Amino acid sequence: MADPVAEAMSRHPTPEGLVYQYGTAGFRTKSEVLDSVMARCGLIAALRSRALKGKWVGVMITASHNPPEDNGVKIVEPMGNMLQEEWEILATAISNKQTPEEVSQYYQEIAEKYRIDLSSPARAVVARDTRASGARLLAAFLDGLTKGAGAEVKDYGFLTTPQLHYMVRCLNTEGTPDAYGTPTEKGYYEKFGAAFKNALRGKKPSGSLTVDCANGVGGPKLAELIKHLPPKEEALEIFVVNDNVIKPESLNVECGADFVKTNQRAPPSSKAGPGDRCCSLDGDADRVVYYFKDSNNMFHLLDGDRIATLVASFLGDLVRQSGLADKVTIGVVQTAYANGAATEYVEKTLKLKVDCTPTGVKYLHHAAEKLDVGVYFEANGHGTVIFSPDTLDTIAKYEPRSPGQKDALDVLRAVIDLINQAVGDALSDFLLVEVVLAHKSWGAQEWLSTYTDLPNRLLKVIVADRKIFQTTDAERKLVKPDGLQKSIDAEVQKVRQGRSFARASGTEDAVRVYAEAATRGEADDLARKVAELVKAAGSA
Ligand SMILES: CC(=O)N[C@H]1[C@@H](OP(=O)(O)O)O[C@H](CO)[C@@H](O)[C@@H]1O
Ligand SMILES: [Mg+2]
Repeated sequence: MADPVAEAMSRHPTPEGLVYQYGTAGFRTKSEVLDSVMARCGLIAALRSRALKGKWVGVMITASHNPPEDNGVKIVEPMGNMLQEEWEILATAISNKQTPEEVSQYYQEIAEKYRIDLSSPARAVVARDTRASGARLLAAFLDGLTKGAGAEVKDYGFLTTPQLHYMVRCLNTEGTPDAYGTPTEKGYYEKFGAAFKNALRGKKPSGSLTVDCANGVGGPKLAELIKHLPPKEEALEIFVVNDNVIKPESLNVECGADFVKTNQRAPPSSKAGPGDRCCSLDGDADRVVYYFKDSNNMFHLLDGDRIATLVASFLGDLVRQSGLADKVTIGVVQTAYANGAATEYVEKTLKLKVDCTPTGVKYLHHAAEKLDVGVYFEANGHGTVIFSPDTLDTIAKYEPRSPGQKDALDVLRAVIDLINQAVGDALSDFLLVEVVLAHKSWGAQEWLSTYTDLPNRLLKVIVADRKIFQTTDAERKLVKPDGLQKSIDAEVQKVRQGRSFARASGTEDAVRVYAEAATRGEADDLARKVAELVKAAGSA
């Protein structure tokens, strides 16, 4: 009898000598070696959906901030979360099977292990960013999903990563009390456009905002979103730049959130004047960082830590003003890469609890889920705010006792709608920042002056085998190689306000070294010394 799985797989043979891994951001590598992985992800998506009784799972074809020639794929759980770790392992294993028959056999084994009925319905939603390789990889994915595994598919064409997460959550909650929204692009723009207007409540952000779209999918999607925002005379004037998707080879090149964060400077193409608020998205629009030049032409970055502190302080104000302070607590979740000054500001000035997790959005999201209101951002600008079901219920039912309380409560409710709770969303995040600035009557300079970042340096060290670098305490301390942490501690002691750590990257073949200290010179020195220690330990 014909085996449709093996047949589909035979059309997408495995390249020889490559080992694939479903990492922090799914599979991600050079696009020309991804066809077999895509077809197998079709099988995994179908199996995952069947294991979840036919719920929609999401599949996003993107390599985010990576260079244009890369691509990748991520699988999304029904509520818009990242794929469960157990299934990441299955996805890795099936992608490394060699022959079509081996893949087919493994597909059967997964079905048996999870008692999956392979004739039951399976559903997947798929979308892609604007990379040139996207169409070819989509075809390979669909072949595995529909012809191989017999699943149903909804193909949304081009979407930002957060829009795809939104669709998945909407489709799975449609017609329930938790309905998240209408699962269409128009539904997305209407929901966030209306929430922006409601959250502003007539306040107008000062000046304009220039949005650098990294020449990625965020450009055309932002253009659509703008049509659903209040007119610029009433609300915000937005200038869209780096929105050229006709030339996919310009994606993330000298522009975008990763360029700005890594180089700590504006894209060379930027024409913004002193004081002009700017922000940059990454290639799939799930990250955003802000920046501006001051009157001395000095560049200032307002990164994910800044967004987290701004939003946490605003939510704190709203909760207090609406009389909910004894019912709702707010917490902030960061990684070790958060600037020490940001952590101190949250703890000492905002008086909120800070949790630290390992790098990777899924860890932050999990930690935030344990809080009433969890504000989580990576320093690179990826993050969001999530509200627990009980907290949403409390806020929905709460009866304000004064007009002042009612005003604050109305804004709080609109802000909840403005935040994409499925995943960090650059478009929703920047609208949220603008709302907060408008309510506080702040520009970028006032926002910057809340605290002063400690000078910091991030370095990459290439070693023979990065797996020997093992960490504990949310990656802030090394347990292996023996003795290395002690040497790092000794260097940290030599500078003022020093902090440094080293960890193996989850997305690149390198060890990352982070250091911060009271002055630029001390931070650079510390980073260089720790990098030397890591290099020596890595070649020992
Ligand atoms: C220092 C840094 O920015 N690390 C990034 C990077 O992870 P690494 O494991 O450090 O390579 O890529 C991740 C996925 O995009 C992102 O979540 C994370 O913040
Ligand atoms: Mg991204």
